[in-house]
Amino acid sequence: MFLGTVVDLGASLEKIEASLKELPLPDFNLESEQVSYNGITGTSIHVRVPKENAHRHLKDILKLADEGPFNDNVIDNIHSLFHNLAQAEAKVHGTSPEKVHFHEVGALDSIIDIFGSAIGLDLLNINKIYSSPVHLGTGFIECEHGKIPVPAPATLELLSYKNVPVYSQGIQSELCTPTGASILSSLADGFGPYPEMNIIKTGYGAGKKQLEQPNLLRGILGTEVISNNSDKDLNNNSKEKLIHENCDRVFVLQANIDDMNPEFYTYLMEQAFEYGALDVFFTPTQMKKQRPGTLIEILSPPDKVNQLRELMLKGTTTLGVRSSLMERVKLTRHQDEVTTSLGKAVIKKGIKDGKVYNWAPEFESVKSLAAKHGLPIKEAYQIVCSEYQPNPNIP
Ligand SMILES: O=C([S-])c1cc(C(=O)S)c[n+]([C@@H]2O[C@H](COP(=O)(O)O)[C@@H](O)[C@H]2O)c1
Ligand code: NI
Repeated sequence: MFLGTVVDLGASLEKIEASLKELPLPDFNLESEQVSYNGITGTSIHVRVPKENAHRHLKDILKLADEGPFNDNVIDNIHSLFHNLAQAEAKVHGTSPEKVHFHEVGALDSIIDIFGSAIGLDLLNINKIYSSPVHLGTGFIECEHGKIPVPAPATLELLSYKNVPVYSQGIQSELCTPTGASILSSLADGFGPYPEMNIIKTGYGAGKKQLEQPNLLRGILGTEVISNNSDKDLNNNSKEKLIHENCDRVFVLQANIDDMNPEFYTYLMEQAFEYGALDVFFTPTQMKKQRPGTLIEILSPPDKVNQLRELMLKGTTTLGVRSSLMERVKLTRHQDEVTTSLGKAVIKKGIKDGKVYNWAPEFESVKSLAAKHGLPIKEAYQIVCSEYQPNPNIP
């Protein structure tokens, strides 16, 4: 359905097919058909493949992507889609992502579907993807695990990676499969109401099942609307950031420790930042039995929370990790390079609604000036602050 949607939005199926044909895969063919559900027309893609008995692992599929005629954007998206699928399947089946064999998903038609979707997205030149809350459906499905309730375990696991908002309205069918869940949790930049945008085009990808509602996936192409007039003097990049960066959600992971070798803390912090932590901090505490202890806290983006939680469980002596999801309102960061009597310095600013809420010289740039002139750091800092002339056109 996703491939149908990108094709309906204008991605050329011929180009997608030509790219895919360069891969060392058995011969296949892609056909597009216009179908109508309750009077609404969409594109249905038929992936015709020969019967095969191949068992592919994650590394085989990633190799296919790496060796194909694709640009970095397509390769990154394919990697992220299959990594997430492998991680979810591994978690459900109690194995490792490398050992997972992709039953349905490793099948030729699924590879063509997923690779084709990544190529199609790239052809449409899309910078950001937003998704509505996801309609899961309900009921039961028959698969390799027998009769299991909707949503499938891998679907749920994948949707948890980005805290995807979901709902069900009683339709007795599987409306989001693991492949669909992987596309959303790997590629979407945000979930919820429509972002402010000017609509350019709407496309519909058609599913195969007859449902009580039109079985279509709707994609809307648009350009971002910059609505905040007071921000009109910022350059385009900064404008884009203002819209999307002012509020987000982060996980706070916590554990209290009173029995760990202090040498381990530094390594934990280094690893946490490598895994994508936004911040890591250690606070001295007084714990039960009058033991001095340490409160470890890691701030994590939603898509990194599972890895960071695992890192805390494996890399410390804790027996549990608490987590809470918090809303974070942020100032938009902006940097100015200024010329002072000591030389060039960087001023960092926190901006909201076109106003500067905070500004300060960037420490490293002042440190270099202090060292260059043999000045005490306090003096260099003072000089940069007193000589800084804000640009009235750029808050
Ligand atoms: O056969 C297996 S192992 C299987 C596992 C899971 C898990 O959630 S684990 C799900 N499914 C179902 O297979 C079909 C096809 O899914 P696609 O993502 O390939 O479209 C679907 O019904 C899944 O729920 C199978
Ligand atoms: Ni499975």
